[in-house]
Amino acid sequence: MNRIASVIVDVPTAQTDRSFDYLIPDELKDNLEVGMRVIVPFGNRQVQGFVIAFKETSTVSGLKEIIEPMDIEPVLNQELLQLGEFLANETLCLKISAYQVMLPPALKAKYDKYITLAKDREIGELPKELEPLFLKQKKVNWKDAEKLVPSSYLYRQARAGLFDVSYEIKNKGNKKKNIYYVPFSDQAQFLNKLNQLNLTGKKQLQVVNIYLQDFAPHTVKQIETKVPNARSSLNQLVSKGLLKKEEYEEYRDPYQNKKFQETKALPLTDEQELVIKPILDSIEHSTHEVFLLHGVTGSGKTEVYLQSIEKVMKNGKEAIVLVPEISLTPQMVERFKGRFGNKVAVLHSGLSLGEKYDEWRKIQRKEVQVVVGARSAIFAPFENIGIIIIDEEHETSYKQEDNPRYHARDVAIERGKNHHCPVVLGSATPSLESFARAQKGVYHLLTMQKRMNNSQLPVVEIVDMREELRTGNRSMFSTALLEKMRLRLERSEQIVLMLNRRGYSSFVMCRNCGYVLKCPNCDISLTYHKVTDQVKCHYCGFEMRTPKQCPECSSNHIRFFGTGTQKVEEELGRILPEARVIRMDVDTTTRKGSHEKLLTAFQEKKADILLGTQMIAKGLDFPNITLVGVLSADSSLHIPDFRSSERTFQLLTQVSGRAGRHELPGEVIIQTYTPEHYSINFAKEHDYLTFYQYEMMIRKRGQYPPFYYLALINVSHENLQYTYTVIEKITSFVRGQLADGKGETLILGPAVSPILKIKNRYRYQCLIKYKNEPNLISTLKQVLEHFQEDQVKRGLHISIDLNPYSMM
Ligand SMILES: Nc1ncnc2c1ncn2[C@@H]1O[C@H](COP(=O)(O)OP(=O)(O)OP(=O)(O)O)[C@@H](O)[C@H]1O
Ligand SMILES: [Zn+2]
Ligand SMILES: [Zn+2]
Repeated sequence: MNRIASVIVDVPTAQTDRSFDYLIPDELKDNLEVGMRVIVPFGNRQVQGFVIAFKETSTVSGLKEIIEPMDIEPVLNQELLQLGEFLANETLCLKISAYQVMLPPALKAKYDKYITLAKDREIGELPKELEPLFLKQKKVNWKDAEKLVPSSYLYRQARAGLFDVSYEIKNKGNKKKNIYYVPFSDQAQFLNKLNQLNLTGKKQLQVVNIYLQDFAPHTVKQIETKVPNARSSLNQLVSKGLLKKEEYEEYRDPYQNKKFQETKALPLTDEQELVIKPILDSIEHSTHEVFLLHGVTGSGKTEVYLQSIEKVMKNGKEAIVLVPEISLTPQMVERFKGRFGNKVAVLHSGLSLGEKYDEWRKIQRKEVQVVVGARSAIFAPFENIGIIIIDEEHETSYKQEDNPRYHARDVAIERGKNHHCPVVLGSATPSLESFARAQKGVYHLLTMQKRMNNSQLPVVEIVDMREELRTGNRSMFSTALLEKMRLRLERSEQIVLMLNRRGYSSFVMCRNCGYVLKCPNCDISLTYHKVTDQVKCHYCGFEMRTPKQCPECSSNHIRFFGTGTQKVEEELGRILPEARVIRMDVDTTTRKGSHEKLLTAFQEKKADILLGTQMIAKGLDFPNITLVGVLSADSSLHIPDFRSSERTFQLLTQVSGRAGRHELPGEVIIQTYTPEHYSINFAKEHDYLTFYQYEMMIRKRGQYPPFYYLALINVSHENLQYTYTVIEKITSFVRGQLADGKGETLILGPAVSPILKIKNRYRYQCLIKYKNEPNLISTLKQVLEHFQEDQVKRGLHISIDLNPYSMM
């Protein structure tokens, strides 16, 4: 008989990063399973914990008892519990954070448990004490029921199926609500009413125009991006009965009421046949293998994924598909839902806590066989995985920048091993790390070089913007781009314009003294926001009205610099007034479903130009796009990061890939101030292989990945002197422990972080480059343990990032 449970408690410190033993009270004996969460006494507190094992005896005496379980069934299965150990080891995180990251956030929030009588069960089956409660209401709060019957009875009956248990997030107040101005009735009636009203106010007409273009609820804020100070006009339209004011929750499932067009497997092309064969073999024989599917944009990778999954489902197994958050576009979701219908769960950051939890439950209950989601979907609690697919595998968003600092690719491969199934990494521009592994034969390389329907990769032209300036063109559009845009407008074809905003912000500078507005808490310039006329810090959230005078020299020549999408939109309005523009950036896509609306409108040719940031570079598959313009190719080249060339190449290749995917041929114009840069030139030639070779040479010379592994130690504290003392100690300790100078390990530091101060904390770092360093993990653990007390008592912060993707 199991008497004792080993529990990982939610007390996140290095000393408590092990399991503690607890006695299982008699009434819980049948209700407890490994993988459930429990409440246990810890010191003089009560804390949450995860049961990771049962045992009969313990070496510790005077054990305390578990207070109560939190779950009716395990939230983590055996494999995930093991995966937690893997994460803790590989990313140097605490076990408790490894377990927490695998669960839907709703389970971490405060919630109430409710019980309802299961279908087909009757009130008569309940003990007399509970009857009155259930007669009064269908859904009974667990706490109320517990006052009347022992909780062990509730757990037992819930597990036996008498009750269904549901969770409701407690502080509903967290759910954002917003006032929306909703158009009256349907479109026809709206028009009718509009005709009757005979509006004259100019602003009101402008507002109405927005509704005519996008017949949907809007917030004041959204309206005011187009019509400034529109609130009173909106309210007048309400009083005239054309609009209604309604309060909505920010979150609503955009796919809820959507019907998805059913699709059938397409006959594969020769190339697709060739690449899918080894994947299907691996599925059939349940062998673990990692495939790198390198297929040019528009070569039909997604169809290969879909048909692989089909096979997996036929075998009664499950599939995980990861896509980058920003390409979790409706188009992508539609392709999976269209093929597999309600067998698909979708997980992305736009869902509310409750919605995410619902999707997660579908997975747990085996109601779905496929999950499509962003990074954290890799932890989907499937138990019989037949394939794991990572689309756009080069995307750095697969690396979590917070604790635990895991990379979804590593987790995918680990789970692939556990489930004896293939892992498919797909990309038109694989990461250097993955391609190097494929070259070595660690991954199985599969290549698709042709686009569908024999359509050609677009012709790319590089325009030197310095030359434009010399010839007197000061506009943000080169002559060539403008000419080609005009042509598209004449032919009613569509244009995608991308503003590369990575590592770039529209800062505010004094033209008199050169002073740049900086955040008082962080060592970073403030970003200008036109709509609100404010400047904001993207690191700490500081914001203020844009000053009218320079804080330094009091001159009023204070101006903002840089080209935001809004500014481009304005300029488009001036030079191509007839063009209809859809702008997509963080400002226009914050509202739930707005992404979808904008893209659908573009797809339905309600606009000629789609203007946006990186978020438009991926996944779009629209036949009518024949021109792609990149307004500033180089802004991502100047970030202090050894991956900046790789990222620029990837971005340019991806966005070029949006043009000419179907019958109409495509063209691309790349505007740049550094036309000689190799990443721009190889992107022009669509030449991944040569780019790869060239970049590998540079990485080798600079001793960077994939030739070396990296570990980045970052230390921060409010006191500069103390921060420096700590990083100095750490650096010299690490030097002493690791094979610095003798082997191939290099230790760089102490050095100031690229951003010296964030949120009033100074930051220093030490970078370790190594090839083979058996002592690394134990050394780093010692560092964390040594400074454990300083972290708790003095507010010191040490973060260790193995294989960092952000060098900040
Ligand atoms: N076997 C096929 N027969 C006909 N059409 C196909 C076939 N496979 C894919 N397609 C179509 O070709 C187009 C491009 O395919 P898909 O979007 O899957 O390419 P991709 O490689 O994923 O592109 P990207 O990496 O640029 O997103 C799509 O419209 C898709 O429906
Ligand atoms: Zn000044
Ligand atoms: Zn700040």
